[in-house]
Amino acid sequence: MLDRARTSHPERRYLDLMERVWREGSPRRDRTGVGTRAVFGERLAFDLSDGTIPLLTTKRVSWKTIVRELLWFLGGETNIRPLLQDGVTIWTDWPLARYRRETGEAVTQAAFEARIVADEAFAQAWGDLGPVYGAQWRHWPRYEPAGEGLFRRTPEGIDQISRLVHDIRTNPSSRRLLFTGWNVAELDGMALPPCHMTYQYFVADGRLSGLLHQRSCDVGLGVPYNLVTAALLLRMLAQQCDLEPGEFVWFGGDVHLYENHGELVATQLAREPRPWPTLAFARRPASILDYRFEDFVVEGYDPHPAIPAPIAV
Ligand SMILES: Nc1nc(=O)c2c([nH]1)NC[C@@H]1CN(c3ccc(C(=O)N[C@@H](CCC(=O)O)C(=O)O)cc3)CN21
Ligand SMILES: O=c1ccn([C@H]2C[C@H](O)[C@@H](COP(=O)(O)O)O2)c(=O)[nH]1
Repeated sequence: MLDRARTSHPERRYLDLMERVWREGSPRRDRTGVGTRAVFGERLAFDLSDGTIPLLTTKRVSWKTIVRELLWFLGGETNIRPLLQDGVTIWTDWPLARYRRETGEAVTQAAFEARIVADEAFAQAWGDLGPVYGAQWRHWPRYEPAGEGLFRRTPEGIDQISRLVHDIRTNPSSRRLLFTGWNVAELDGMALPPCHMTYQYFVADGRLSGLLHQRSCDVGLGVPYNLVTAALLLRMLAQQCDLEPGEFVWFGGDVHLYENHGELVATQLAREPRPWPTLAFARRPASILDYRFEDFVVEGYDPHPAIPAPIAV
């Protein structure tokens, strides 16, 4: 313990949170039926000014999956087909559960994924998650009067991401630099309401800082992804707005560990963090919407091995 108190690796903040949730979290029966231990209202902060990203080293986290998922969000996509075409399977469980429930067919995950990739009509019918992140970030619905007291949805929604870049560039001291996936009117149609919900930005002394409000936080599986997504996005926005990266602040609402993640917790807490990797960009894309996978250069990532853990659906 003494040793632990002396070291100040930023990953300790995550590990300490994990330890505290496991030891002191209130037992809760959750939506998935798995059961969690939870604390409420937590904050983590990481300095990104040295080029590092909060990519955990006490287990391997697939940053390539995270980059592809982020580009999928930014593309305004909500169907799992493009993710599967890139080999990313982290969103399959929800459409798969729906398919099994509504058809009664006991299809395997692999067969379901293969069919989504091979058959576009099938993907249209069964691969969509509803108006989740991508839809709200890029195409928040807007309505206009259509006469006689009627309204119609405009062909273009509101592109919160492009607006944000414009606002950071032209009005950096604004206190309104934010976007959100929490579209109350559309929550019912989503496979899962957004967890990484609201992102806010702050410019001072030539640096861009960012804050993520995450309402529901799966500390074992989701949070390691969410930290990286938010950091990547902050770095992309900084590059696009000619700013240096500053601080990334994470706010967690319901911060929980699933009861079946005990082995993950024990294994991970027994490991020593290693230096965090750095992120560089291979080029400066013309806009925030033009990044490609190859633009992300992660260097110096030398993690402990991955730790498999079940995902609660
Ligand atoms: N319970 C739960 N936790 C989450 O974190 C979560 C959801 N549900 N639903 C929506 C998305 C999907 N996310 C996921 C889904 C799966 C993994 C997962 O299984 N990760 C493995 C590796 C999987 C892989 O690389 O293909 C891991 O060890 O991190 C992580 C995040 C995050 N979100
Ligand atoms: O990006 C994500 C997405 C999901 N999660 C976790 C948080 C919860 O464990 C579930 C969502 O269940 P709700 O009942 O809708 O809260 O998924 C995450 O940590 N990060």
